[in-house]
Amino acid sequence: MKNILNTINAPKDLKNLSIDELQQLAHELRAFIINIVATKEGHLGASLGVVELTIAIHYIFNTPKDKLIWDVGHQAYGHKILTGRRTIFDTNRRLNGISGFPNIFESEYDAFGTGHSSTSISAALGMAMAAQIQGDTKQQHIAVIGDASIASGMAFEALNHAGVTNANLLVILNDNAIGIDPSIGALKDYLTHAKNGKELNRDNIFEALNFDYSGPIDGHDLPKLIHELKRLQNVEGPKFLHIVTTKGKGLKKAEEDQITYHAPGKFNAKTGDRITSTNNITPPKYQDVFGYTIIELAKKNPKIVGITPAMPTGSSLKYMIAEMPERAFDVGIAEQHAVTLAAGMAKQGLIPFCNIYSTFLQRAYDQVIHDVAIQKLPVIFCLDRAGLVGNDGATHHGVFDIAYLRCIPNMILYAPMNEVDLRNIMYTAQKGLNAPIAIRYPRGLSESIHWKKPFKNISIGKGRVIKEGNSTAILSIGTIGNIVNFAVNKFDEKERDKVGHYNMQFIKPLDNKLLHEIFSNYNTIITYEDGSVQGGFGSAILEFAAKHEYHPKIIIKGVPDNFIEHGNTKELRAVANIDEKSIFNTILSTL
Ligand SMILES: Cc1ncc(C[n+]2csc(CCOP(=O)(O)OP(=O)(O)O)c2C)c(N)n1
Ligand SMILES: CC(=O)[C@@H](O)[C@H](O)COP(=O)(O)O
Ligand SMILES: [Mg+2]
Repeated sequence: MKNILNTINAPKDLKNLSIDELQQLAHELRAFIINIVATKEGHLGASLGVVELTIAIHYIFNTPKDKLIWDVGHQAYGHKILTGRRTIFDTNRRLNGISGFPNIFESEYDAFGTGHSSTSISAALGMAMAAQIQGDTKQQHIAVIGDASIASGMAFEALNHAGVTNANLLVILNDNAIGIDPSIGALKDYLTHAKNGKELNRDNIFEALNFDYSGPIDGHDLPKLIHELKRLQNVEGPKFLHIVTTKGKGLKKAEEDQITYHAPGKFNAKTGDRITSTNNITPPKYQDVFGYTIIELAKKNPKIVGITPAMPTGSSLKYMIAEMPERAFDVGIAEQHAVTLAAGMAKQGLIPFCNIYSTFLQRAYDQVIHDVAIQKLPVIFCLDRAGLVGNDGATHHGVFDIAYLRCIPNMILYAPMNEVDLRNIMYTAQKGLNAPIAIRYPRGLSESIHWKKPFKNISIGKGRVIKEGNSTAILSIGTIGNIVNFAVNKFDEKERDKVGHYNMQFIKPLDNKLLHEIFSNYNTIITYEDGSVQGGFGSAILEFAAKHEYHPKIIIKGVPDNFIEHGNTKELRAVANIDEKSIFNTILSTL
């Protein structure tokens, strides 16, 4: 049989295919995605689930003139492959390759960049309103959004607004009943009822919001999808199509274990079996150190509760949710709510650990200031995935938290250098700090297998002397201190003696006493952080120097003032000049 996928270089190549040929294309597209993701890694389940939808949209609509926005964008692999990126799809998420998410700089078919969830309806509505204002009545605007993402505040805000416009907007709800972890909440219950044909008992929420609602229909039934999209193309105003799909469709293992196969790493393309490391003696991931430690602490301290906005697996709060379901909560994709929920709990005397990926806390900035910090509520923020996260790229790097948190009064900001520090600061924080604290730690493995040591108290605002020197002092924050150590140890003894290294631990409050000692004894200071150099830890050190009128040579190293794209973390550190080799060379240039 002739391969059809290889003949599709743009959506126009779909237009003359028969339904049977489109069905064959769906089969080939699925196999293509599976084969590449099996070796190159990436988000699998979501893209497999929307293969038919992707084909149907590009078959019916006139992209890129019609605007198609994929919410989160992790399900857009099929879209990328059908819109001219088939031959480079094997570079997906790799350094200098294509992005794992839609990106307006990559293709005109990517109408809007995504990565964080629940933005698609607002952006599509904005485009639809722009088209109206510009006198274009023909242009279509389509937002494809998942059942977990539509439950987020932003999506509700957009639906609420869209319903009182006559904008040419089509919202397609891709309902597979799961996010990364199972979807939660009353809306999920409603959708389940609707799918079971029980919606007549309840008013239709989307019709109540003035949308022309249709569905639920089987999102794997290509002829049905095509028929419905064709009809909707001629309906004016806001429209809502509810489709039901299976995440991981077409790969048995991915359908059976949808959480793992959201992004499974390498796997056997034929059997679906994951290819995992046989080395059993790796250190635990930082997320697991958090996940195990909170249970240990919660067993002794009944006031402790845990909160995650939709990332129980990614944060490892899932262990506590399983063991103490009445004290650990997945609140859905709702970072703003998670923060204010934690504030409410803290106000009433509980000790909430609110675990949010650094990049996703950006969405709840006002809540951190207005609901937590102003009221000095002792919420313990655990910011996972701080620093460069790797292949997810610019939308997901956690590189702004130091800059955006350290300017907030009352906030304590701490970065552990290793897993033992992380445990000890969690222990210290739950004993009561009378102020909010943010603890930032990176994605991936911690430093040592010897993580489970007896708890020790950490003195707030105290830095750590790693080694003394007499000429160049390195001030590091967080786990990048370990890379600095490797770089320093590469020098021969005579040069090494000149170099001091201080892991400052707290960005706020700074260890002023230690800083006065350092600034009095060294002629060069180099700061290292895995966050933005603009307004970050290095900036705090510059402010200290200015305030106290110290004038050594100061070099600030961190993530530069541009968005770092995707690649593995090692490669990206080199791009940012904060890898071991760059650190060595920078130190050398000062000696
Ligand atoms: C603001 C924000 N919070 C959390 C995430 C992490 N995240 C990525 S995909 C996802 C689940 C999305 O589920 P759904 O919308 O149902 O899409 P599906 O994966 O089922 O296609 C989550 C929580 C994110 N991308 N953005
Ligand atoms: C698409 C998305 O936002 C998540 O799937 C994210 O990629 C998870 O990142 P981790 O792999 O670091 O948990
Ligand atoms: Mg879903």
